[in-house]
Order: sequence, then structure tokens, then C-alpha cells
Amino acid sequence: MENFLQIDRAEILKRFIPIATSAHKGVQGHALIIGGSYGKTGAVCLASKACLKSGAGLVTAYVPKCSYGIVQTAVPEVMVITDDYMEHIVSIHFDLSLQAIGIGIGMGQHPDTQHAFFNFVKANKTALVIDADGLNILSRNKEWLSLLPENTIITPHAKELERLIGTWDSKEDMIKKATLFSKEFKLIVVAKGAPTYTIDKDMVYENTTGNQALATAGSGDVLTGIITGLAAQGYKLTDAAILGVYLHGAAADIALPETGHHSFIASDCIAYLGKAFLSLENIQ
Ligand SMILES: NC(=O)C1=CN([C@@H]2O[C@H](COP(=O)(O)OP(=O)(O)OC[C@H]3O[C@@H](n4cnc5c(N)ncnc54)[C@H](O)[C@@H]3O)[C@@H](O)[C@H]2O)[C@@H](O)CC1
Ligand SMILES: Nc1ncnc2c1ncn2[C@@H]1O[C@H](COP(=O)(O)OP(=O)(O)O)[C@@H](O)[C@H]1O
Ligand SMILES: [Mg+2]
Repeated sequence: MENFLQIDRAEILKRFIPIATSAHKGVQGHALIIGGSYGKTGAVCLASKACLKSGAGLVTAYVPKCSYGIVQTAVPEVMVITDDYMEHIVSIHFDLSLQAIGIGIGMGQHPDTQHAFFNFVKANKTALVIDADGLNILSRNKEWLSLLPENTIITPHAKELERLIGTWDSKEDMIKKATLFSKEFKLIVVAKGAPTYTIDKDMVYENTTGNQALATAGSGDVLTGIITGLAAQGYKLTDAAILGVYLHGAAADIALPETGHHSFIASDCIAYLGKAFLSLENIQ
């Protein structure tokens, strides 16, 4: 039987950790964002920037060669390392000390990328957030799910979730199936939608922020970056997911009087993240 908890500001304040006055970038966590392919480097730019804007001390992007100049130009604060191949990722190798990795956004599903993803998950022990094509690759290779570290966070939208767990006939049925899936593979499932449910075994956390302005390209990529950034800072992975979803929605709610529903874009979600954090800190 699932236990439900509505996540409002009071619940978030129980989990939110302000940054220490003595902090420096070396203690704020180093996150790696792996993704991108020809024509979809923007997803990595959005996720990497959101990751930094969530408080991670260092962010590196791992991208195919064609994405190098784009990420360096779009987000100069982010370090970039590249795959050997030009248009998509064919192998994933790096020598970094990391606290969290976000993988899958804009990555595509080329057979070579699937192979690289398999070798990566087989060897990886770092806290992991998987989105988009990382999830699509897992849907095609469900036997790889058992290779993921315990409490890996997956962030599917409805279509991606359906590819993983099959169809459902009601919200209750979706939650039941996602709960079974979370328990079977020991994963934290962020079932994105309106509202988003974070499902961690028998616990179901219903988010209370966000609005239809988020129905725009790249808003999920931003969420992946936020959650990865929080995980890199050492939040318990369930809390990173819950807090990330809340802040992502809060940024969209705070932006609304300025942008309206129509003109809000994913970059606005990143731009308003600061005000979302401030709404927790009571700093004017
Ligand atoms: N600027 C960029 O580089 C962008 C890259 N993106 C990347 O593009 C790739 C494809 O992602 P997509 O999500 O478009 O492809 P998908 O094929 O996974 O999902 C889109 C399909 O799912 C359907 N759908 C049904 N319910 C939905 C729901 N609740 N939310 C979202 N879609 C729902 C849509 O109608 C559409 O047919 C990913 O790698 C993603 O990261 C996108 O994030 C968009 C922005
Ligand atoms: N109508 C809505 N109300 C609230 N949140 C929404 C709405 N539509 C989309 N979102 C949110 O926007 C994000 C969309 O993610 P996703 O579909 O992966 O986008 P993309 O792949 O383009 O980055 C999710 O966090 C989802 O919950
Ligand atoms: Mg997405």
C-alpha cells in the first residue's frame, strides 16, 4: 500500500540545506552531465546551466565533439570534455572525482551510444540521474536496469514512463505500476506531469508547484540539471528529487506574472531559479 505525502513549502523546509558561509566550490560537489548529439546540444547547455544554478560547485559536460564550442560558448562556467566521435557519443570515459552524474538528455539512441551507455552503467558507482534517451535506451534493454546503483533517480515524462512500465488506465494504476517498478529495481521514479509524483518504493510524494508554462521544449532537461546539482551537493537522493521538482515548479510559478504561460521558455525556468531558492531562504 502506497503512502502519500503532499510536498509544500513546509515539507521542503524540512529538507532544504542553506549553503554554509565557509563553503567553497570544492565542497559544493562536482557534477557531470553526459548527453548531446548533432542538433541536440541545447539540452546539455540547459541541464548544465541549471545544475550550476542549483548550487553545484563544479559542472563538467561530456558531449560529442560537435557540441564542444556550443557548450563552451553558451555556458562558459561549465567545463567540457568530449567523446572521440563527432556527432554522437560512442564511448564514455573520464578521469574525474564526481559526486553526481546526469545522463541521457539530447543523447540519441544510436547503437554505438547504446553500447557506450551499457559500458558506463556497468562500471559506474556514482549517484546517477537518468533522463530522456538514457531512459529510452533502458526501455529497449530492460535487463540493464539491474545494473543501476541503488536509488538511481529516473525522470521520465509520461511517454518515457510508458516505455518502461507499460500502459496504465488511471492515475492510481500508474502509481501502482511505478511503485512496483521502483521496488523491483530499487529506483526513485520522478513521474513528470501535472502534477509530478516522486515515487520511492512505497512512498509517493505529490508536488504542489508548477504550471502549464512548463509545457515547453527543454523544461525537463532543466529539471535533470537541477536534481543532479542537488545530488552533487550531498542531498539524500530522494530529497534531491523532491526538492528539485519543487524548485523547478516554483521557478515557473514565480516567472508567470512576467512571462505568462505562452512566452515562458526553459531558459526562463533557469533564470527564475534564484527567486525559487530565495522563496525558501527568506533573503530579500
Ligand atoms: N534543445 C534541445 O536540445 C532539446 C532536446 N530534447 C531532447 O530530445 C530528445 C527527444 O525527447 P522527446 O521528449 O521530445 O521525445 P519522446 O519521443 O520521448 O517524447 C515525445 C513524445 O511523447 C509524447 N508525450 C505523451 N505524453 C507526454 C508527456 N506527458 N510529456 C511529454 N511528452 C509526452 C509527445 O506527444 C511526443 O509524441 C531527448 O534526448 C531530449 O533530451 C528535448 O528535451 C527538447 C529540447
Ligand atoms: N501542464 C503542465 N503543468 C505542470 N508541469 C508541466 C506541465 N507540462 C509539462 N510540465 C513539466 O515540464 C517538464 C517537461 O519535461 P519533458 O517532457 O522531459 O521536457 P523536455 O524533454 O522537452 O525537456 C516536466 O517536469 C513536467 O512535469
Ligand atoms: Mg525530456
